[in-house]
Amino acid sequence: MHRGLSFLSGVAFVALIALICGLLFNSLYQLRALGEQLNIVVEHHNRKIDLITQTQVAAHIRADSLYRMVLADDPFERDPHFLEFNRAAFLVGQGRNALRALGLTPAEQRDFDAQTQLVSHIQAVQEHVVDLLYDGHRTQAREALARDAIPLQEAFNAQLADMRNAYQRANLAAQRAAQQTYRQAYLLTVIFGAAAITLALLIAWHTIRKISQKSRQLRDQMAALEQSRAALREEATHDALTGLANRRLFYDRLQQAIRHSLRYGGKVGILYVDMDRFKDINDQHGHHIGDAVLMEVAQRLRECVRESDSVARLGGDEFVVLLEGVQDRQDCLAAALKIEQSLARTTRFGDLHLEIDASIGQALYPDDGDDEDALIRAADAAMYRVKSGCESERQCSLPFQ
Ligand SMILES: Nc1nc2c(ncn2[C@@H]2O[C@H](COP(=O)(O)OP(=O)(O)OP(=O)(O)O)[C@@H](O)[C@H]2O)c(=O)[nH]1
Repeated sequence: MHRGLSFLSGVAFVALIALICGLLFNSLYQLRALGEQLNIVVEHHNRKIDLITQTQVAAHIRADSLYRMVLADDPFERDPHFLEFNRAAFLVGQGRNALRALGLTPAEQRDFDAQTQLVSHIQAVQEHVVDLLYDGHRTQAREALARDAIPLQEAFNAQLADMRNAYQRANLAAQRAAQQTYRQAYLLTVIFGAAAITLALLIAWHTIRKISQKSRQLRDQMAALEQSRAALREEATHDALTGLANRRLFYDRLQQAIRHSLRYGGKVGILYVDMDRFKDINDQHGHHIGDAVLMEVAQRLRECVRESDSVARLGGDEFVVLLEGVQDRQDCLAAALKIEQSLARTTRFGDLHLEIDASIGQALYPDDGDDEDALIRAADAAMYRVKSGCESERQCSLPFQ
């Protein structure tokens, strides 16, 4: 569940980053497209400027041809100029038509219409000059040229120059504004994009840190729980002072040993060890020395038996030993003897020298009982017989062999 959530969060985070990157790239792409569109508009303006220039040149050629016609003395000399005059008129018309075809704003359209009137007027004046020439009124033609045609032509030229300058200025202003907008938008997109990605990464880092902190805490808590569970298990099954198995665990093990013996044969031996005059040790040397003696006895009992055997403390100064896989009482007696000898060793606690004695009673499964309680009772009874007179369990039990 937790892993599933982490996976989902990871996928959501990657999707978020991808989304931010997508938005970022889309903005940059749109900006680039905007720049390209602006270039197209500028090119459009440049095309208009070219057409205006073309019209201006054609108008100039037409005016020049007329001028040359007026200056020519021989009427035949006028013909090539007349041809040029007409061709230029065609070019002026063509240029203006192309300009209109590119599309005009309402303001441009108004200027264009005013210019159309001026062009008609110029054409009428120029044709009047030509008529005067071909009618042989050269002087009047010159006067009409100087008085009417040339000023009108200059006005036309000025108008075209104004148009061209206006387009150039508009181009320049648009380019500057676009460049500034582009730079600002680009900068803001990059800054916001980088900020969004950084923020997302920070959030992810913070979340991952929190999750790992929580999981570490959880692991620690689990470990502590497991430790306290183990301590509780230990407490429930072992004696706190000596660390030996307690009565409950001993009964459990005895039961297991009896079952094993039932199934596979063999016998189970029990030694009941009760210390002699232990109360005196407590009374004379204090409870702490009594505790130390109990721990020492536990240690020696452990050393006397095999790994597979069990030693337990039933309470007070009473211990039991479970001997598995024994053949007969002789094996139990051998173990009891070993324990007696081990306990008989002088025990030292600093300057204190103590003699430890114990009475040991034994019982054998199945000979002395067929369950745990019967066996413990039998061993306890045997121990009491020893304590109350026999020198040792060996002597007491010998008659039963
Ligand atoms: N120091 C210490 N003493 C304990 C502990 N448990 C029981 N005792 C003492 O062990 C003594 C046992 O006394 P008894 O049952 O009379 O045994 P005993 O003095 O050995 O007498 P006999 O068995 O007849 O020789 C009592 O004084 C208990 O208070 C313990 O954990 N530590």
